[in-house]
Amino acid sequence: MAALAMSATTGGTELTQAEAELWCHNFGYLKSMALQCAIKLGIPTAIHRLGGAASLAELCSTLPVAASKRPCLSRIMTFLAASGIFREKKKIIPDAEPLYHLTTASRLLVDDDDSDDAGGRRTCVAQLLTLCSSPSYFAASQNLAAWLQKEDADSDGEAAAAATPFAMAHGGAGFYDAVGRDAAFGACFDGAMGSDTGFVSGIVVREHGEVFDGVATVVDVGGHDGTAARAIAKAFPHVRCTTVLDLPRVVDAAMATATADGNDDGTVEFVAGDMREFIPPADAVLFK
Ligand SMILES: C[S@@+](CC[C@H](N)C(=O)[O-])C[C@H]1O[C@@H](n2cnc3c(N)ncnc32)[C@H](O)[C@@H]1O
Repeated sequence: MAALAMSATTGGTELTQAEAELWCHNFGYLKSMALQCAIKLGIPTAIHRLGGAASLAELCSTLPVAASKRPCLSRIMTFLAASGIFREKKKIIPDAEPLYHLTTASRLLVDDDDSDDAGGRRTCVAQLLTLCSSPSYFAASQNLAAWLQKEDADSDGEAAAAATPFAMAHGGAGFYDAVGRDAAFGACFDGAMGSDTGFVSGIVVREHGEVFDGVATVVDVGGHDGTAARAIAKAFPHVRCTTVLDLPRVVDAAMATATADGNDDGTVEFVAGDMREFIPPADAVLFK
């Protein structure tokens, strides 16, 4: 009855506007997919190499887009410009092609040797976005409704498989089990963490150093390969002991990589363990 009452009193303009809103929400994932497409094609890097702004013709000449699909690229670029990823600037000359400029957001997707910030720090976070728009993530989100309907305490032996939406989509494997078991997914995850942490650590030590005032020891819980801990140790020599706690698989790999890269200078100590059981004592605990 309530729905009927609304239809009777709500005007057609409001109803069609409401339906349009639903369409926008329903197709919201296409924003994410267009962004993924831009990263996969290397569009931000191409624009950067073309001087920070490029026309469609210039992009077509450098991007790996099939000749028959080139007209479609303009739709993706228009969509990405409307989403704020690129800035579309019309030329004053009539009928001239617009130029697509990098924005602050798309500058963070440029993957080039000279795209680091003034201090030489990596600013490309494309790998993080690649992980978060990967089929593994999307498959998990398809299970939200089914997961909410499933009791945790099911006695049919399926409780573990339904522990999280991710596990439901991945044969019962927890997120970090999948990271450890699936080499491609693990590499994608490691790259994502490395890119985001390299980027964020630079900003934290540069602009928020006051949080380390009076702090002599830090433990980075779930500190992965020690990128954040090393950045803290390097920026704040008064932080004597920087400890990274992570799962054994991660710690083994991080220590092996540190040794191979010559980064094993003793500034960071790795501890293998489960944060739910033990966290090494320190003045400050970092969770990122
Ligand atoms: C989202 S990642 C963040 C990594 C790192 N802090 C960063 O920002 O790049 C979470 C980290 O926590 C670790 N982790 C997950 N469960 C853990 C547990 N029970 N005990 C310790 N570390 C854990 C993972 O291996 C992973 O390195």
